[in-house]
Amino acid sequence: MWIERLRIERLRLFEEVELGFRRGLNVLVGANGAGKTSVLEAVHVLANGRSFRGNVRDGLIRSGSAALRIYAELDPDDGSTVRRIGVERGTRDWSARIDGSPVPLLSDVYRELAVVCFEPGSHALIAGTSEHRRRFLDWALFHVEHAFLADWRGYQRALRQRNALLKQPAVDVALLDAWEADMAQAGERLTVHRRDYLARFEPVLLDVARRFLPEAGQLELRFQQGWGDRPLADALQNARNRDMAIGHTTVGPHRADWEIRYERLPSRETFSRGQEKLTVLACVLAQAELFAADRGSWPVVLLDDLASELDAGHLALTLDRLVHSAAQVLVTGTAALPIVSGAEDRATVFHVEHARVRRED
Ligand SMILES: Nc1ncnc2c1ncn2[C@@H]1O[C@H](COP(=O)(O)OP(=O)(O)OP(=O)(O)O)[C@@H](O)[C@H]1O
Repeated sequence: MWIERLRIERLRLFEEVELGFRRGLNVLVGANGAGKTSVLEAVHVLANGRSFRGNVRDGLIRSGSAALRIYAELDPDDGSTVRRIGVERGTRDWSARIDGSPVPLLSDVYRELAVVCFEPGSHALIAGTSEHRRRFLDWALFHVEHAFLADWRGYQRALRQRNALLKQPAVDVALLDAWEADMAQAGERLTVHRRDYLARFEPVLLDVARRFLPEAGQLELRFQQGWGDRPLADALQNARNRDMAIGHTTVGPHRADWEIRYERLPSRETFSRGQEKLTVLACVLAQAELFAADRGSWPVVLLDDLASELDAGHLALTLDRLVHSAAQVLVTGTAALPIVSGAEDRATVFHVEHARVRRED
């Protein structure tokens, strides 16, 4: 899929701006603070309901405005007609539209637009909490496995109920049994999806990482499901006394994690900052490639401030790989990028200046 047109209203410094993107590489160039990252944030919000720099409370809405709106026209790349999607954040809530009609669930809009993103904060995928790594996995499953969202929601709901019960002075055991049964069912299913995805992801990542970090040697992914080896129902029951004492659930898929081990870098503490970034970039590119193989069309690839994150060799490697794929890429930088020779016709440059955007034709 790719974005033909994007309209941003009252997001960060933008009052109103419209961009006509093209397939291939879209390079947004401008000075610091000009608004380049804000364009990528708008796309990220439309695809996920949150920016990679935080949510509405983190200054997403333009100062002095009460609401923001983002609208896009998408080419699904499967021969079907252009889809029009939009989200709006009023004073309190989000609302969403597809092809002009309101939709009850924001996730209906998120399904239309798949976006992967590499930006200066992305190193959290390696160095940050396990939540980042779960989100990475669950993004793919949300887009590829239709049953996943229902299991994920079912599990979260039962987990919330169990946590609320655990905080009560006299726990209702029959209710606890019931919510644990729901957690166990949905939790086991979503864990199978996560494990299967990682097994399919590993060889794709291996191929990308071999090019980006040849010095690190062979790579291996390890998954921890969030509880021991026994069935989840048993693990929950065994943990009851401890969980009642501390007032929340200590075992289950909400504690799942995964990690990358390299043959010559024994633990993530031995990664340099650069190796950390390259590993994350390899994950993002591999995820995009696997998505394309699964869905038959690429997600939109967002790359924020790529030139300041990578050395010249890795920058060229990344752009080369993407320019020769069918992905639409939106990349920002303070200076023009060294576009892969022979691929100039697949690159469009946008100049971002004081909240205005001008396309170079
Ligand atoms: N809520 C807001 N209301 C108005 N302006 C805002 C708001 N939040 C951020 N800004 C301004 O928007 C701009 C943010 O720009 P953005 O981060 O997109 O710039 P950039 O071109 O990516 O810059 P850099 O190269 O420095 O990363 C800054 O000028 C900032 O001061």
